[in-house]
Amino acid sequence: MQVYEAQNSKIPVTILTGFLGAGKTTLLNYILTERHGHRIAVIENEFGEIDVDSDLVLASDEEIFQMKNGCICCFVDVRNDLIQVMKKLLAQKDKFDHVIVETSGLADPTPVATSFFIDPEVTDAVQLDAIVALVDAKHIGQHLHDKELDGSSNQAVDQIVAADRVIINKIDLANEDELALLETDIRGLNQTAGILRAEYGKVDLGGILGISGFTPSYVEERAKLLDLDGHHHHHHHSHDPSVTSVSFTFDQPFNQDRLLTFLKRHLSENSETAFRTKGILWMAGDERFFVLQAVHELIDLRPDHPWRADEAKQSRIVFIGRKLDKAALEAELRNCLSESGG
Ligand SMILES: Nc1nc2c(ncn2[C@@H]2O[C@H](COP(=O)(O)OP(=O)(O)OP(=O)(O)O)[C@@H](O)[C@H]2O)c(=O)[nH]1
Repeated sequence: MQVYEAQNSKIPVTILTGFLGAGKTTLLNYILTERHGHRIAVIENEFGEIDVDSDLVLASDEEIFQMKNGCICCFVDVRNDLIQVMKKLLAQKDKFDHVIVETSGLADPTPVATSFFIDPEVTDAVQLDAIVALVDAKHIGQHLHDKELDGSSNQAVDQIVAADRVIINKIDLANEDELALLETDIRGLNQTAGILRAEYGKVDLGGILGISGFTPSYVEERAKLLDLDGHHHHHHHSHDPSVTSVSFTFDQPFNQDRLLTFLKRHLSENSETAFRTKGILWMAGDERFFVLQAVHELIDLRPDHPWRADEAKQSRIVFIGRKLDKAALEAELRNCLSESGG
């Protein structure tokens, strides 16, 4: 594991997940063809389903296409070729400022996220921005309430649990009461993700891209992402009550080495049950806040911007998974605090 030096030139990568038919291709079509002003590279793994022929400008090499609206696109088998394609994209990185990777409908987003932690050339150039899960407002309920899968691995549940943002798509197919109920269900599985609504994938891209530090209000955004004290702090029933989240706030800085050692040990010992861990961290002796993004046992911890003068330094960390022992985690984390203060 490495701690990366702050490099704001790293290209943020969003992983787009969502159950079969949720509207991922529709959203990607919207991104590739509308004039939204962003320059996005889309890695799409379902060639054939997307109708882009009329908008293709067959300008570049075999697999990577430049779109009329400035985006670029390529089609690959994500599982096998993601790293290779990322490298090809990076060779033309002046052409885009964000990458979106679609995972297939039944896939666990985790192995895709994993790719961004393992290849040194890739990890040097890009960083995971967020996992975005798309849900079908009309059909997701039946997957979430799937009795067969209750309590065991349910892909639709796992995707929502892992997400930083959830887009409820197909809102034209549900009424306000149904949407409110669905939001409550989603909130029961994931207390921290921002929830957006969309019709035919039309979302404000600013709401799903660059949420880990590339917006002007990065700290507020992050705080919101991690804030568990707001209105959403309910413990509604969830289909898989074994998946929970616990969060901690510390007003004392961490000792970086001790914290890393603990996280590495804890997440590797609990890689099956620790779905997602994220945080904003105050480290002793460093003016910058650190961002922690972990998916199962894979940890990405890196310094970000300096704390602003007007904000209180503080660490917030959230663990999402099964069999979380809050008291034990708190004791371990307290052990990693710096004695010397900030
Ligand atoms: N009514 C309605 N239909 C939608 C909306 N968004 C997408 N659809 C339709 O839903 C169907 C599935 O959309 P896709 O974009 O192919 O879904 P996907 O997530 O890529 O599906 P998979 O390839 O199976 O993973 C298509 O027929 C879309 O036209 C929406 O907001 N409202």
